[in-house]
Amino acid sequence: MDDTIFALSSGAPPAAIGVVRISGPGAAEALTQLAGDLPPSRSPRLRTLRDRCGEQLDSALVLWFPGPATATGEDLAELHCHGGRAVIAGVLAALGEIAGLREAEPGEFTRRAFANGRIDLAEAEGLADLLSAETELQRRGAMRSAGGELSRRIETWRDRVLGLAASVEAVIDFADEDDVTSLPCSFAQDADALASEIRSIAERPATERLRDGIRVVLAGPPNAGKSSLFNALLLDEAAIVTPQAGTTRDVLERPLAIGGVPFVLVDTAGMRDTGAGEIEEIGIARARREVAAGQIVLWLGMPEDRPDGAIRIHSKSDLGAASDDALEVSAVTGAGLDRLTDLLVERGRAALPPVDGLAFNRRQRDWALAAADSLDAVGGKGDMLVVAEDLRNARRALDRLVGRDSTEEMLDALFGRFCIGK
Ligand SMILES: Nc1nc2c(ncn2[C@@H]2O[C@H](COP(=O)(O)OP(=O)(O)OP(=O)(O)O)[C@@H](O)[C@H]2O)c(=O)[nH]1
Ligand SMILES: [K+]
Ligand SMILES: [Mg+2]
Repeated sequence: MDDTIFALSSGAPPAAIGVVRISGPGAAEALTQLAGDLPPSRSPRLRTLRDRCGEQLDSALVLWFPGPATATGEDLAELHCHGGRAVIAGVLAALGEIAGLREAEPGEFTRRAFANGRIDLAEAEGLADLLSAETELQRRGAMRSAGGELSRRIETWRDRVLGLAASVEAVIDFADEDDVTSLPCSFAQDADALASEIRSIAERPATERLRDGIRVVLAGPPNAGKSSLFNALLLDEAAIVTPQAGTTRDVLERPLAIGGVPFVLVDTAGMRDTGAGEIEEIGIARARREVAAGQIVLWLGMPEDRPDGAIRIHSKSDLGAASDDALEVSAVTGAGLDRLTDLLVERGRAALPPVDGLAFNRRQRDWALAAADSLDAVGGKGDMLVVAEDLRNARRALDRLVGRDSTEEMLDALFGRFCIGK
């Protein structure tokens, strides 16, 4: 990791300002070459940037942060340039000509921050979610991980495991002496309480649900008005609507945020048992898969055919009322759409991690449950060596949760989600 990396860290030009970051052992030298001198640390200075031939590139605000107390844990420089395409291209080209410097890969700044212990894995995962957050709830959820709240809680769990382990070690160490030391009375209770606390968070919906959105699948027989309702909810003519049964064949999906809740609306082929051609048959098979996978299913068909858990919608309510308690909706007049979206928000929130609490992603959840399982195993055991081993396993699982020993592939997958410059 000896090379020095650089990238445009702000959005694509043209923009008012373009922030170029340089991180690594060559950052000071690179900044000195471009700006003429090294400014005092952590203090912005206005400098003329020049390339190797003395050609003026830009007049920029430059910042110098000596490591290791920086965002990446390395020497770090920032150039706040004018955000024009040619300016940014010129500055990046000048940096590329300096020996030992190369363009950063996606997420490489953050990866270095992780490698240097500036952030842990849970924080890096939160940051990835934060950068892709499109709704208010996604932002708030990701902030909890990115801001270290989740990591701090895990650290307190780790401390509690170490406390339990210390009592066990004490019993083992003095086992040979007459003056027998025993476990504190509250030992089993403390281990149980910790296991339940970890489990209570692990049982919440995973953060991927928040990140990827709640799938709302529109299903029912041909011509029920699925595509019309899909379009009405999206306020967009995204799907083809015709009076012909079997118009929709492929699965069509669009993201939609309502009241800060991220949904993915899914339109499907109408289901029928007879009369469908080969293409439509394939579409129907796909529709069934979507119904099985969706978190919310809106069923625009007969009550007796309603899939388990689906919300029954009586569509085309402008043509006549339903005979049961189905939700009456008309894509043509817009009647009932407000009630439908209210219901979606209510169901959606219930399927998401709590707004004001911690939650795990699936990877974190697996390790949290492993830690809780090891803690459960502690109670009721007589052999202190076995108990000590259970506690070591619990501690290891918590360490994996925050990435204390994570694999290269896992890190590649995570940091590959970031953009270049982050
Ligand atoms: N009056 C009235 N007609 C509607 C309404 N919604 C849809 N329609 C009509 O019903 C017909 C079928 O609508 P679609 O939205 O294509 O129905 P679909 O369920 O997607 O049909 P397939 O994709 O073929 O399965 C079209 O002629 C629509 O104009 C409604 O709320 N009121
Ligand atoms: K149709
Ligand atoms: Mg359709």
